[in-house]
Amino acid sequence: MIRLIVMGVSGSGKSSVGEAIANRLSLQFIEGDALHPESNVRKMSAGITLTDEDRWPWLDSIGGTLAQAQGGLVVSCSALKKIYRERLRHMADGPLAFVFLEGSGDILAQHMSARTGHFMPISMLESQLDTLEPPTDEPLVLTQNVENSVSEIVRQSVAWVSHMRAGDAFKGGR
Ligand SMILES: Nc1ncnc2c1ncn2[C@@H]1O[C@H](COP(=O)(O)OP(=O)(O)O)[C@@H](O)[C@H]1O
Ligand SMILES: O=C(O)[C@H](O)[C@@H](O)[C@H](O)[C@H](O)COP(=O)(O)O
Repeated sequence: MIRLIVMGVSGSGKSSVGEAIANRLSLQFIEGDALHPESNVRKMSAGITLTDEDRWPWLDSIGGTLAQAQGGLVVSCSALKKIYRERLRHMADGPLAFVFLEGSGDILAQHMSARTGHFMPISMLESQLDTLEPPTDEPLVLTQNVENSVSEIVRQSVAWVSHMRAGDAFKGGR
């Protein structure tokens, strides 16, 4: 069963890319932002960086969703720190793949300012980048640069996931 997290800081394209990958692979898509407790959304809307303590219940809710999945799914989740990803892998209790969307602060800021009606202020980008621990040397990770178009990132991600699936990378565990 394919379980994929699309990760990266705010504005990196997790929702756009994640939804499109899910469509292409006929998998369920879950918007990780929708699982934040209301208190977290209030904090972020006010420009206050979340703490680990704020993030654990949210990550546990995403981990619980991964653990209970009956079919394959794609989830958007910033998963900024290595310990967060380790928690998600532990809770998923089986192969969990990540597409990491990386890009410069300038491009990410452009993405955030082009977006309307989202609670996340652009002033949060700096702390997002400070918190980010890129997933180097971690298993089942594909890194994509956000200078590429969404369709190109999706094309490469779908090819990678399909290749992993053919190689039985998603077998085992639950
Ligand atoms: N690779 C990309 N190239 C150009 N624009 C992008 C790209 N990825 C995302 N965007 C745009 O940037 C904005 C933020 O994307 P979004 O998917 O909401 O990011 P996230 O979920 O990571 O915050 C949206 O307006 C989206 O259309
Ligand atoms: O851990 C965090 O600090 C948040 O999860 C953050 O990384 C995420 O980016 C927000 O939920 C905003 O949502 P967007 O990523 O959709 O802007």
